[in-house]
Amino acid sequence: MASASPNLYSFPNSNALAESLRVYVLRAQNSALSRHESFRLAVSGGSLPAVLAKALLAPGNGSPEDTPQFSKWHIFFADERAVPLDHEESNYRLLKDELVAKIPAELGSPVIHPIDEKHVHDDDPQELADLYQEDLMREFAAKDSVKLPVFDLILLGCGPDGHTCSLFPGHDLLREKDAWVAPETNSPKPPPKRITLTLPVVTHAVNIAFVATGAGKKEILKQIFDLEEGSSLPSALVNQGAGEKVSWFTDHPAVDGVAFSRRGSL
Ligand SMILES: O=C(O)[C@H](O)[C@@H](O)[C@H](O)[C@H](O)COP(=O)(O)O
Repeated sequence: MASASPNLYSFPNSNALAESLRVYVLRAQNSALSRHESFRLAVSGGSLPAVLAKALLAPGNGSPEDTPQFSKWHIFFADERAVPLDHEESNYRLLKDELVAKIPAELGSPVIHPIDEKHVHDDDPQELADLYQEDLMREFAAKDSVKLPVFDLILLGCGPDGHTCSLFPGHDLLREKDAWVAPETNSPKPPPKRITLTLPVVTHAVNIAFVATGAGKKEILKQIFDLEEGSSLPSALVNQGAGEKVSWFTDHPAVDGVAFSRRGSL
């Protein structure tokens, strides 16, 4: 269990949130590129890709620190649905439509790591998960054998039941210790078959950020941040496992009634 608390930020509107998220992501990029040649991140589906696009496609101030170097980005999926890549429920398609297709040519193109489409119709998504894990191993463990990949940044959403990635409350998958990527066959959020990064991989990242906005999130955020009964929720387990490495980007309606101390700027 990590000792220090996560950072909870709350902003008055989506523009203010996107501005700070841009600063945060580009700090993570610049720090990663000072350590190695690429910026390796994982992103979720849901509302996140659109917020990320708003943050990253905004005109910056032109300085090197404020410029996304997309050609050095390797983008993985924190979770993905077992559907073809052009399916309307695909997180790959969502990210492509919301962000990747809109990146101006002069900023370069990221390397995207999709799931293996050949296995999306398998009855059991185990093979899909194993192949995705192999992709991660090629990227993170090519030279040395590493126990866990170290993403520079993982960007997550939080569902109204407290799920994150495709890690759902009460599912056995929350106890997974060895696999980097695991199958989920019974997701309460459709579609039921998915693959997901496991909790040890998420909490091992250098930085982890959640984006959660709107009044629909306030009950679950109260449970996650203030109440003992919320402590076993997947998003709360990320807070406990990664502590101060975790930053939450919320708007005021999402944290209305939440007692945990929050800040209005990075
Ligand atoms: O593919 C998925 O279903 C997502 O990765 C999922 O974990 C999402 O991030 C949350 O459900 C929050 O979604 P919203 O941001 O849309 O509330």
